[in-house]
Amino acid sequence: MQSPRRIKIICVVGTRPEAIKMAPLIIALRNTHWASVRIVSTGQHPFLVEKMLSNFSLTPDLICEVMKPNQSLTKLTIRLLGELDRCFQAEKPDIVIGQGDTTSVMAAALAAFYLRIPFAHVEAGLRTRDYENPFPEEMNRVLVGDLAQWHFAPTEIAQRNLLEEGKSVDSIYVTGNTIVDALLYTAGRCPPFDFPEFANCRMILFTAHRRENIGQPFFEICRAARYLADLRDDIFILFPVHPNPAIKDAAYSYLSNHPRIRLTPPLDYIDFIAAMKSSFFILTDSGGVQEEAPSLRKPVLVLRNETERPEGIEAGVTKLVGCDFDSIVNSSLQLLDDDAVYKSFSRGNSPYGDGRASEKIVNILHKALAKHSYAHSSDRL
Ligand SMILES: CC(=O)N[C@@H]1[C@@H](OP(=O)(O)OP(=O)(O)OC[C@H]2O[C@@H](n3ccc(=O)[nH]c3=O)[C@H](O)[C@@H]2O)O[C@H](CO)[C@@H](O)[C@@H]1O
Repeated sequence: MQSPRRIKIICVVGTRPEAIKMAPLIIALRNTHWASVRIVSTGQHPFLVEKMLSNFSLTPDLICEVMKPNQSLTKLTIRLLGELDRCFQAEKPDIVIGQGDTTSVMAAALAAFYLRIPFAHVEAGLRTRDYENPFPEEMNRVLVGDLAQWHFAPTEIAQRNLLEEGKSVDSIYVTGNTIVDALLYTAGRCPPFDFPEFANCRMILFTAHRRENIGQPFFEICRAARYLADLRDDIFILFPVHPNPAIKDAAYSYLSNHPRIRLTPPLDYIDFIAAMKSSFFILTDSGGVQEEAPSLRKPVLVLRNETERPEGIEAGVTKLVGCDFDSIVNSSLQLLDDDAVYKSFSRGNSPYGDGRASEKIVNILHKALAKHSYAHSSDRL
């Protein structure tokens, strides 16, 4: 007897965080008897994506080429739509899955919609309600929300955001964030991250790359980091620098040549998680790091004026400090000097998930696909 045809799923990844957050789901789908998965890398962060996927023993099946120097967001979107349209027409997937809020995921959802291919959105429902902050991600989230058939919301707050926008209750599933799956998978395997020359220092892990922080805000953040390193000889700051030239050039010009600040290229995921584990606390504007750190019980000071991740703030394990010099310095000194404050940050469970989000998404999709027989959607192409 012929075995039933597997459901063909294209998982689209464009950037480093998408690779990390999609990897556990791709692995879980490939472990089923019913799904056949193709990984499409849009080429938005070409080398970082491949490097990140390799941590999970994954490689892209198809790589698009969309990046050009100094390209506008419109030009990037046009190229993404063209490449993804060509890819979906050739591959004829039954469904497409994408994660988060990048221009890649927005283009993937739109290209799938035009071909009438159902789209599943992972990490659905995050909102700041401010289209300028983060730009253009907040708009991408809203657009993808309207294009998606299934919304995998990481938290109940994200679910509420989607309900407020009129999404039907039975299209939204609260699953936790797949980044906790990726973190737990990796944290058990990573070697210690040691700097013998700083053996007597507490490490502050520092990352910053958001578009809204480029320019004066980034200068203020770096000024605060340098001030802290000057003030205290019992700390050292590790800053894996994002490859965006606007960040990289400024970071090296403001912070290089300090004896207790170490700038490095982006770390491999396993090393970054090791660095998080070895850190005393974390200064960051990254979304993913806000979601990861609570599972490792590491306090996070968020270098943004608002966040679409209020769960950590409400739980008291992350704190918004913005890009203001005094606010960053004062909150950092509090964590360094006040044991009670430090302990209050590093307690409790993560509000972002239990490490089983991918498993939940796979089970939900399996049930939904069986019910609606989406397996025939490729016939429409
Ligand atoms: C506006 C916003 O918040 N948008 C987010 C944005 O992602 P982000 O801000 O989280 O992006 P990054 O900070 O670049 O990545 C973080 C990951 O990278 C790892 N890392 C970091 C430094 C390093 O040297 N080596 C590493 O391995 C680290 O552990 C972490 O997991 O896009 C996502 C995709 O759609 C969205 O989900 C998400 O909302």
